[in-house]
Amino acid sequence: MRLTRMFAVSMAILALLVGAMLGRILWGEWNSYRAARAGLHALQLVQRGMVAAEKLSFERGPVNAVMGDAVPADPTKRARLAAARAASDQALAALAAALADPRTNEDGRPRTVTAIAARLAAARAAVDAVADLPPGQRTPQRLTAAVEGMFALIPMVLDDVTGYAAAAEQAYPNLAKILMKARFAVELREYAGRLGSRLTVALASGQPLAETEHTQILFLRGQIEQLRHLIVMSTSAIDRNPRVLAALRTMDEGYFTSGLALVTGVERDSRAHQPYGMDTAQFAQRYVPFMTPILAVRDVLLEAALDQARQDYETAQHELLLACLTGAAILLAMTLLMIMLRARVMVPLARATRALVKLGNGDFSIRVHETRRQDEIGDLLRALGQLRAAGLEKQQLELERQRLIEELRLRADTDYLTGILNRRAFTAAGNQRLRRAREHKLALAVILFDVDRFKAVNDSHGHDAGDQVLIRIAALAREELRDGEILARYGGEEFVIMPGNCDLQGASAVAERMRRAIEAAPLTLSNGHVLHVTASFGVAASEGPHLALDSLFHAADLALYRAKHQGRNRVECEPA
Ligand SMILES: Nc1nc2c(ncn2[C@@H]2O[C@H](COP(=O)(O)OP(=O)(O)OP(=O)(O)O)[C@@H](O)[C@H]2O)c(=O)[nH]1
Repeated sequence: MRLTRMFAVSMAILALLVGAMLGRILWGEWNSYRAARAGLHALQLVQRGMVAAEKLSFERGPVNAVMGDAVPADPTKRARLAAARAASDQALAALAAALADPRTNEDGRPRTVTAIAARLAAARAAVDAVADLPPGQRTPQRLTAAVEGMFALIPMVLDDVTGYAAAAEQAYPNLAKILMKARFAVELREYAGRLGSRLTVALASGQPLAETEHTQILFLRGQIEQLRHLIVMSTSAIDRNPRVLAALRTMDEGYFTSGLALVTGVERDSRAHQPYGMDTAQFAQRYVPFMTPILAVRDVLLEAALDQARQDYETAQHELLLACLTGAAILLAMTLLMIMLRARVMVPLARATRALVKLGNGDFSIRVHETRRQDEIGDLLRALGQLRAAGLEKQQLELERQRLIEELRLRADTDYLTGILNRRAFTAAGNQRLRRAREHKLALAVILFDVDRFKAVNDSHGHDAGDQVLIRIAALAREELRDGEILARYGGEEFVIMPGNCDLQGASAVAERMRRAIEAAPLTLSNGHVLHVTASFGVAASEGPHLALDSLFHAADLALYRAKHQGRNRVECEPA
């Protein structure tokens, strides 16, 4: 896999892993946040449920007052009952509104407000029916049935409260004990109310309490004491909260001292068959205010729980926000890191690799930019530049070497004086021609020519003049050469020509052409003298399997000798 691809794949995998990890963290934080939010709402439901229970419980006081009065009842008592009923309705409506909020009912908690409202309407109808009867017809059974109807509502509401409390505790387990105590306070208020209600019939009729009622009162007192103990018992830090301690003190002083003393007084009068000295309404008027501190305890506890829940909710909110911001920061940092790594490492590395491959193939056309980077990539690019410079230098040296070799080769093949081929080069070229001629069964010819009376030139004009003559003859002969003809200095003042494949006649014609050219070109020496130089030519040609350079040269030499001998400046032929 190519490095760039591997980088892309690695980065994608890393991004995926980090994304998954962040997603998981965010999902966890989101769920904590949602649970805290739902828990907070559940706690608000607990509060509203408890308030509803309290109002329904409170409604029983005015109910008892109206049922214990004449027909029609005292308007004040009726007004108090109407106000209590309105307060209950308002509390139930508030609970129903909170339940209708989808955020508070995510897990499908029971919606029994409608059922409670129906039962409440029935209980109120029963109360009104009894209140409309003449006092004589209000039998203890009827009165008890009407009161029981009102009693039955409280467990229904408290059952729901238990459900909301369980949901709240799920989100805030540390609030379980506080909620439990608040619930005990509600129950305590309820039992306190029931205790008062147990006296209603006796107070209304002016009759002593029956023994069963005494027993029930004793039982209720036991439950009330038990609940007090559970509330007062120190179970968590909240119990040391000064507000809670103050509320408990007020409850003890109010209900458990004065409130219960009032009940004890009625019981005592009942046993002594003494008049009670108050009717139901008067008792309720004195007794009910003593129960208020119980609800104050509930409210203080609930307020503490709500404070704690709000704090937890805000913490969860902050945690979620922090997780989102951290996640975004991590993703941003990763993206920037990837971009930087790609731009600063991968791209230069890929370019450097391509450049190196080109350098390795001898291509120095690459461009290496100057860099000031002080890291490994910078070192790599600088090394690449040096490599390219060294490669270029080596290439130039190689070219120079080739040029020198070629020059040496040329020098080795060239006659130093005339610049035409020397004898060695001619022999090599001649042998090549010979092989081809043998191969293709062609004729091969050699023309030897020698400057006439050259010694006299040397003697008369000096050796330099002789050299000038040789240079001039070589130049003339070269000018006269045609395609396929080879010219060389054979030695001293002797030259040799090998025409293209031709027979003796063709070679003789070439020789004659050269001879005329030399004869026709007078030579002006550097000292001003004009010389007329001639040359004698010996031509030899042959073909067939016995063709050999030696025999050709030998024959040409003989012909040349004959040309010299027969007067010079002439061409003589000799078959080889
Ligand atoms: N200047 C000069 N002279 C050379 C060179 N090579 C040979 N010679 C001279 O060429 C002369 C050749 O003379 P000979 O062999 O007697 O021939 P010739 O004088 O040309 O007479 P024929 O060939 O019979 O016409 C000698 O004097 C050599 O010294 C050379 O490179 N330069």
